[in-house]
Amino acid sequence: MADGRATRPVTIVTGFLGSGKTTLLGRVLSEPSMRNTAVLVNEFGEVGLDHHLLRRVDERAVLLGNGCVCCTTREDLVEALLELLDLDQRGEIPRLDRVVVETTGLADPAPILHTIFVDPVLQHHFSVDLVLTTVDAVNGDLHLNRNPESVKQIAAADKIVVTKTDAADPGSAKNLRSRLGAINPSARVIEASFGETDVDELFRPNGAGSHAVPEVPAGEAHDVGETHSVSLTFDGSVDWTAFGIWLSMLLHARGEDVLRVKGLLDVGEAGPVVVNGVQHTIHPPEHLDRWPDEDHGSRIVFITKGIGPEELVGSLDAFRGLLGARPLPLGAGQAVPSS
Ligand SMILES: Nc1nc2c(ncn2[C@@H]2O[C@H](COP(=O)(O)OP(=O)(O)OP(=O)(O)O)[C@@H](O)[C@H]2O)c(=O)[nH]1
Repeated sequence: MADGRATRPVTIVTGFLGSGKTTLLGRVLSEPSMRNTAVLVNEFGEVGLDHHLLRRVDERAVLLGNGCVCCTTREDLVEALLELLDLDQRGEIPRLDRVVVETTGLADPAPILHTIFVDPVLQHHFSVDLVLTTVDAVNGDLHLNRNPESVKQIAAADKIVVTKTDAADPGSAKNLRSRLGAINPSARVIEASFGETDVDELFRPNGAGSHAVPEVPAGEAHDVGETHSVSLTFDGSVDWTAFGIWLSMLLHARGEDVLRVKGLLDVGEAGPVVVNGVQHTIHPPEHLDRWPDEDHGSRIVFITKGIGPEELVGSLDAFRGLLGARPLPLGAGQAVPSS
């Protein structure tokens, strides 16, 4: 709120090479409601986006100190966002409603999130409200089999857009959807052929209001190759500080292997704390005034590479004295206890 305005929402659009990012954006940005959206792209798209504020971003990255790849700061992105901010604040462009960052097909979205969260100026003016990932219904399976970036992009998603459904046979599109659900059970999956989709629905953060409330359905632990996803709850309220320490320790030791952590935590207050992170980068935790639905129990999903569900639950269990509650994996059909 540094300039008296709420932070400007940033939507990151990622997806493997040729999975339909530009086609989707070209279609949805032609909607009048998206008029004041600026688009930052790594390369010029061929679709005419000229009535939008299109900026080219060159890939220039700076690796911080002893940071890993997911903690790379994208200096190009910092510069582009600062420039947009300046134009917006000086009234030289129409009031900026939203920024869309389209990544290259091979990009890992984690450094992009990291860049916006850690930059001392950007963090006051921009907030990432949504990561959208496109997956090609025809080639998605192949991309997931062969490319680790593709799995990271699915893990980072709040919403997954399955594209090219017009060209895929219905059976394989259905299999792909269940594979996506196994990798990231917290993401909402929608379909779009040539970008035809409900724009409001596409850009609406999951859940109620302006909060990106995670959807964490009860489900079994899923293992997809090296990638594991586990949804869990606790048998009571957790101590927020203790959970924060546990999470920091996990991310410090294994941050690169924690592709995603997302959920609502019952910390004994009227509403839950929203936890949302991609690799080492955790969104500033948000304390909600109330629960978004009837279910007032913690629910959190971890998507990891090479950290088995037992290891994760065991580590939380070892911390249960400080946490004040025991972790319970959410098996299929297992009810989430109310607080
Ligand atoms: N049949 C079909 N083709 C599509 C659809 N969406 C995109 N395409 C085609 O797929 C190709 C790649 O689409 P793009 O939108 O350029 O994909 P992209 O993800 O932006 O590609 P890169 O920026 O190169 O990673 C183009 O030839 C599109 O016309 C769709 O829903 N159905």
